[in-house]
Amino acid sequence: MRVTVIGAGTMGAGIAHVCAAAGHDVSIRDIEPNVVMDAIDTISNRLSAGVDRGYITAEEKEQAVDDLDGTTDLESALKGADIVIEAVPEDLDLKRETFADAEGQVDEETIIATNTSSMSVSSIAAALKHPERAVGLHFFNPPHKMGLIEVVLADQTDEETADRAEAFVDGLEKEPVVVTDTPGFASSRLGVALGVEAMRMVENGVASVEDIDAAMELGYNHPVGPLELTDRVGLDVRLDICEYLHEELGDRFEPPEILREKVENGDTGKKVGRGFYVWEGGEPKDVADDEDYDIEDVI
Ligand SMILES: NC(=O)c1ccc[n+]([C@@H]2O[C@H](COP(=O)([O-])OP(=O)(O)OC[C@H]3O[C@@H](n4cnc5c(N)ncnc54)[C@H](O)[C@@H]3O)[C@@H](O)[C@H]2O)c1
Repeated sequence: MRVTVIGAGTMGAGIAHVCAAAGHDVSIRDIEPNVVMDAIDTISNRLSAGVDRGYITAEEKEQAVDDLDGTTDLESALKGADIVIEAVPEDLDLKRETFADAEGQVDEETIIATNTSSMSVSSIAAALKHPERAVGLHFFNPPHKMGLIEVVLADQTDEETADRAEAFVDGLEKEPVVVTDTPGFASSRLGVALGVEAMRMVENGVASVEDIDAAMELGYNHPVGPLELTDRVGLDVRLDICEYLHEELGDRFEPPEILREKVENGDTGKKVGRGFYVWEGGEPKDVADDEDYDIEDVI
């Protein structure tokens, strides 16, 4: 299949990598030439790492690199596309514009997919003349390591598009989870619910940050606890999603005070070295010292 990925940033490069590794003919497009070049380098390096680890053969890697092209030219990127996946920034107008521009250059059967992590796929799809071909394909970061892709059905998505999208995900050797187009889909809604409750527990002095995480890691086999995960995702990113879900789904998603305070203080997690934990060398070293939420003071 020929796959066109629009946007070559964090997710676009990752999506293009996964599609190339699965044997698809991939074109990746960005408005920034240096971003396109970086994405091609990143994909090529990751494919080489895949050869070293025995995930693909050297011949498959060579074939994938040969079948991959990067460009800033939308028309050539979309030529012959069977599926288009947009991964431009999380801005509704930009996504709608990207969908409409893509539709103008592709065949009627081409699927047009969005990688939005929170927005209404139906609203993005409404920019199309044939919105029944639209679907959400929510990849997780980093796409080559994460096994899940949410297939988000817009109100307009027809059965054929849904079936083809699921088959495409199967072909990438990922697990498709089919969800209706509701705020937060399945993954963000559940993940944020857990994170928000963990933060409220810190505020109420139920247990320490480390113990709350340990409860989920050891008691429920989660690979990381909800507070460490919040640090890894970014507290600012979590706050944005929380505010959106609060607006759409009600008070249970109201952002906890501790989250707002930390974001106001610039303690946005791993990327800045401090959130619920203090980070060193990409790993959590200590719990951040928060006087207001010290368990010793509460007990
Ligand atoms: N980062 C994550 O962990 C993550 C996970 C799942 C989904 N998403 C979603 O994926 C999408 C992209 O996120 P990202 O983190 O890759 O962002 P990013 O900022 O890393 O990349 C976006 C890219 O889009 C390019 N771009 C902007 N306008 C464009 C246009 N008109 N045509 C082509 N390219 C254009 C930018 O130059 C940039 O390189 C967002 O919708 C985001 O919500 C992100």
